[in-house]
Amino acid sequence: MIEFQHVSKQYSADGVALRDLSFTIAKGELVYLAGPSGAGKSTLLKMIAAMERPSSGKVLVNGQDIGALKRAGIPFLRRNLGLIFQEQRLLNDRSVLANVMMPLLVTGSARGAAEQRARAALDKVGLLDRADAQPLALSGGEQQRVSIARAIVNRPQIILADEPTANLDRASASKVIDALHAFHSVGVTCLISSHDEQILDAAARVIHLERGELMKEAA
Ligand SMILES: Nc1ncnc2c1ncn2[C@@H]1O[C@H](COP(=O)(O)OP(=O)(O)OP(=O)(O)O)[C@@H](O)[C@H]1O
Repeated sequence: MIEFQHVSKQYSADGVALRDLSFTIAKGELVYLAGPSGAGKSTLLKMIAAMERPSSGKVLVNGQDIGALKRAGIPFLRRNLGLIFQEQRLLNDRSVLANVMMPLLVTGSARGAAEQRARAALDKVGLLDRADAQPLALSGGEQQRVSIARAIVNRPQIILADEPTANLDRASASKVIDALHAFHSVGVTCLISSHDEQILDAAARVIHLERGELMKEAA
């Protein structure tokens, strides 16, 4: 469960990114985050991953106060999170398979087991046949699906995706969204930011931000 309790974030004297946000996302829920550029969507997602801390208020993940987390606790939090952020690009000098194996190898998995899990993750996003390719040989949408495979290979409880369909054509965007929805359907909580009206129109729940404020949710 993700809970924001009166969360504000101020980057500088005149740089308020989030204002007094309160909402709850239940375990297993799929929620979209909408709002114009600069509305605070990335900031909100980063707070759940302890990449930014609230200036005031609390962010709770499974009851744990993320803003109060000590540095040593952050890797444990992140192990439960699948992050699909612009900052975390694929490594272009390694194969698709090596990129997806990486989170497992850094947490101490044996190479054989990591490869098996990485192949299974690539299969889930429909890219097993591209395992040996270099990321740059793939389309933008395929690269984004590799990022999803890498994000879920550790079997996180929560996926956070920041504009995963930005710069993709309609067909590629649909495949990316389908891949995310497949993880939701097996119980993973998903929070996905998007500008895409077509995706948002089809969403069961949308949290809408405007200049850092929560707009009333549509029923
Ligand atoms: N590290 C930072 N330092 C200072 N100001 C920041 C920082 N990150 C974001 N901001 C400011 O906070 C506000 C919200 O930014 P944020 O990136 O969260 O919005 P966003 O809705 O994700 O926008 P976009 O869709 O363009 O990514 C903006 O005014 C932005 O300039």
